[in-house]
Amino acid sequence: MKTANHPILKIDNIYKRFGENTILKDVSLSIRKGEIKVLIGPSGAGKSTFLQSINFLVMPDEGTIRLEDRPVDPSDKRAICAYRRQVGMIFQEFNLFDHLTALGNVEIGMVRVLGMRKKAARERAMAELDRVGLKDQADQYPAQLSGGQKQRVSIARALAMDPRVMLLDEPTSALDPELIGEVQAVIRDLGKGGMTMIMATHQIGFARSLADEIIFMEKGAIIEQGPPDELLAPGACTRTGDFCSRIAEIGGE
Ligand SMILES: Nc1ncnc2c1ncn2[C@@H]1O[C@H](COP(=O)(O)OP(=O)(O)OP(=O)(O)O)[C@@H](O)[C@H]1O
Repeated sequence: MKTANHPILKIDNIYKRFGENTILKDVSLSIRKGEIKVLIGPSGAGKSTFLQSINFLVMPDEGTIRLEDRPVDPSDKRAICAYRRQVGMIFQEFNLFDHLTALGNVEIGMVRVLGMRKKAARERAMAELDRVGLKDQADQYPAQLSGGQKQRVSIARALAMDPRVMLLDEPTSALDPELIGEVQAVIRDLGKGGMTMIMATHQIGFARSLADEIIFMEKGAIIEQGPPDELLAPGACTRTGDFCSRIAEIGGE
């Protein structure tokens, strides 16, 4: 029988090469329901490539990914589609349809992918827009929304598919500084509501306050992982602590 401690998603020994370059080297991670794991590390460490591999947007060369103990076959397109419905992804650049309103962007996946009736999809889409504080902007097109609002629409769109896990790839890095807080607040609320999340970010303060576990990546490998209070404890002498204090010195969080 499965216990609450059983990983919902288990990623083992992922390798990814682009030409001569090995970008991911034997990367493994497992996450339990309701856990939040945050990937940090220098630019080019492979955080985005890892998240994209978890969603098969980049096909791993080696390794296995299991959702609830079931291995996902990367060559089975239907299996990948079914898997992606359960493992939602939020991108840095929002990826909204410009010709659809906020409401249209949120409901389209439910109608086209889940086969929901339009009325039910619309009700659910409104509920998700409300959850991210955008009920009043439902009829606005992306061009009429701020970056923070666009990212919140993309979060509502992902939530509408009822994912079991959410992958967030630097969700605030395309935003002006004054808009970062509103998106962070939505992500915090998701965490409080029990959403299982793996997020890459350069916002160290946010990572520290949100993560159950920080995963520090460098040169395509996981170098350290653990609870933020352990990895970043004063005097802990970790590579993660060293990286975070250098970011603080140059004026980051
Ligand atoms: N499609 C690709 N073809 C070739 N090289 C790639 C490709 N995608 C990523 N890379 C390389 O893989 C390495 C890791 O990139 P990745 O974007 O995963 O790093 P990252 O840790 O997310 O960096 P950042 O924090 O700057 O977003 C980089 O050297 C990048 O140039």
